[in-house]
Amino acid sequence: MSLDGKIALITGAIKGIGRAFSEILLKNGAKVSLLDINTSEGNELKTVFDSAYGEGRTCFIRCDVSSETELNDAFQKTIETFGRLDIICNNAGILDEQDWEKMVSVNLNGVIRGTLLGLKHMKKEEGGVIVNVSSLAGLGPLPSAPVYTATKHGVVGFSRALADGSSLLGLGIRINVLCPAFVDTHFFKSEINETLAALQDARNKLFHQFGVLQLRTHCCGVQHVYRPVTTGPDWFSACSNCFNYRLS
Ligand SMILES: NC(=O)c1ccc[n+]([C@@H]2O[C@H](COP(=O)([O-])OP(=O)(O)OC[C@H]3O[C@@H](n4cnc5c(N)ncnc54)[C@H](O)[C@@H]3O)[C@@H](O)[C@H]2O)c1
Ligand SMILES: CCCCC[C@H](O)/C=C/C=C\C/C=C\C/C=C\CCCC(=O)O
Repeated sequence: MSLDGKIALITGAIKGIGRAFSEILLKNGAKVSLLDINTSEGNELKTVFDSAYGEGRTCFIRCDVSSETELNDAFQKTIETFGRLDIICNNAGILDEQDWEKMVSVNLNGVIRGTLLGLKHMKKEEGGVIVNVSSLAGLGPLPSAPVYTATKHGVVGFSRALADGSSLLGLGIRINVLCPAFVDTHFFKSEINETLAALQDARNKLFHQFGVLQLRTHCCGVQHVYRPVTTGPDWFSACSNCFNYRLS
């Protein structure tokens, strides 16, 4: 798959799944705007990518997706730097049942904002792809994390409705939603909070049921989602077995 000349914007790009997305896109020829809240690690990662893929292939922009102003500015800056936008991955997410309003802001509002900005900046004639990162918890319950589950169900519902809308209106923008099972990242190591500690067993049962993906395996699924960049249907991906469902 050649993505030469394509410009991607990825939120939460410095670690875990977002970093893996970024590397896959870079390996396939795209230029990538890396958005994250972590400035020092963001600058470090840009230096690593400069040596691996060449200078000018990435830019790092400090951006908290829960801030409308910061996300707006980051989209603007990406277009000023690279001239266009073809692929957006709304990936940034947290697991914090204690500060649940912040989690809703990041996991759901951030994805909605990033998608709407994508629709605003992508051009119908040139097409575009948006990948929203939900979770298997967007399809079923993660009892130890009810608000997290709600945000991820929200991402699935929003993406499916918009994917249908985009097809019906002929917007030329494909909306995808990715629903990974457990993936071995920093996120996966999040402590279960005290109130829900008794649900540790329930969570362990799910680990056992779905297994824990390593990033490299997970990336195979991501590549599959990106494959139809210029043609094909909207995809809904449940990545535990790297399979995709066609939307609607
Ligand atoms: N790891 C899993 O088991 C798993 C499974 C299913 C879905 N997911 C989803 O995948 C996405 C990425 O998770 P991960 O496992 O790679 O996590 P991670 O913690 O390894 O990486 C998340 C990245 O997002 C950044 N980030 C956090 N808050 C941000 C904000 N407000 N604005 C911008 N960037 C922010 C962090 O700095 C970090 O670089 C999340 O949406 C998560 O819900 C993860
Ligand atoms: C401590 C790590 C937390 C990781 C959260 C992450 O997003 C992963 C969740 C993965 C799976 C568990 C969530 C729900 C699964 C329950 C049912 C799925 C049923 C799907 C279906 O309808 O067939």
